[in-house]
Amino acid sequence: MSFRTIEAAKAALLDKELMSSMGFSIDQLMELAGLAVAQAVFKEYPPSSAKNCLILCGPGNNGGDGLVAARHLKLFGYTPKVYYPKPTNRPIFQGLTTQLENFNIAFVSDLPPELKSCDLIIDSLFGFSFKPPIRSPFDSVIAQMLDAQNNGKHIVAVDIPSGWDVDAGPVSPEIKNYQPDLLVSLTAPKPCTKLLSPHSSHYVGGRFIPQEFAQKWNIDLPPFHGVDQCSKLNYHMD
Ligand SMILES: NC(=O)C1=CN([C@@H]2O[C@H](COP(=O)(O)OP(=O)(O)OC[C@H]3O[C@@H](n4cnc5c(N)ncnc54)[C@H](O)[C@@H]3O)[C@@H](O)[C@H]2O)[C@H](O)CC1
Ligand SMILES: [K+]
Repeated sequence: MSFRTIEAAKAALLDKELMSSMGFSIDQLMELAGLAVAQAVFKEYPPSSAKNCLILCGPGNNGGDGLVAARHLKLFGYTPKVYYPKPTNRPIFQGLTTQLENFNIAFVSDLPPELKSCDLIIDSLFGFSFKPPIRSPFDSVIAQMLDAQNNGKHIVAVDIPSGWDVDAGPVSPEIKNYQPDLLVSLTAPKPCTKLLSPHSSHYVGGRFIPQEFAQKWNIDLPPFHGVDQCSKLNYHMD
């Protein structure tokens, strides 16, 4: 069976419609996206095997998903830490940051020792608005993250493996060998997922759209079981 993908430009339009005629706010979507990421992490890497999570957060909404996931991971029994080098001052991000401080979740600034001591890395640096090439300081952040993966750490990518072209995949030379261990696509997988390694696990998260909306946008809804916010895919991407 195959599963349909949605191009970067169309994913941005779909997001706009969710936040206009569909009546959602960005806070709601980000909360559900981050919750789905934390659930997928729990399913693949339970806290008994990967208690120390390092969440790398970028400057946009993909980074916001990571901030939300950090809070849920703490509630699920992990010890998350957050690396957030370019915080935005929009109220929603300030609120998410305050929440994490109140949960005693550490914001760290010295990346190398944290990458060494963590069990799991959450790549929440860039999502569907990323445009190559990678600018500083994120070029170095991604290079260090990939070094850590080569040294045995697992990476969970949120929506897009950061640095991948959303439609074309890992085309930039610096990330050409980057394959996340787990990818959580949000709402619908993007075309780059056709280049995901068969060794990577792939979930769809973000259980917030009705079937009629999915049909209108020509996307597939995965089978969400019970109260799950994410669903593991075993399909070819189309
Ligand atoms: N539909 C959903 O399911 C939801 C998705 N969400 C998440 O939102 C991101 C998309 O967020 P957006 O803010 O549009 O963009 P990004 O986070 O991808 O990044 C924008 C950010 O990055 C900077 N930037 C872009 N290119 C580069 C570069 N080459 N080098 C350095 N910096 C770059 C840019 O300036 C911006 O600051 C989506 O993927 C989901 O993860 C929402 O949470 C809602 C629900
Ligand atoms: K990402």
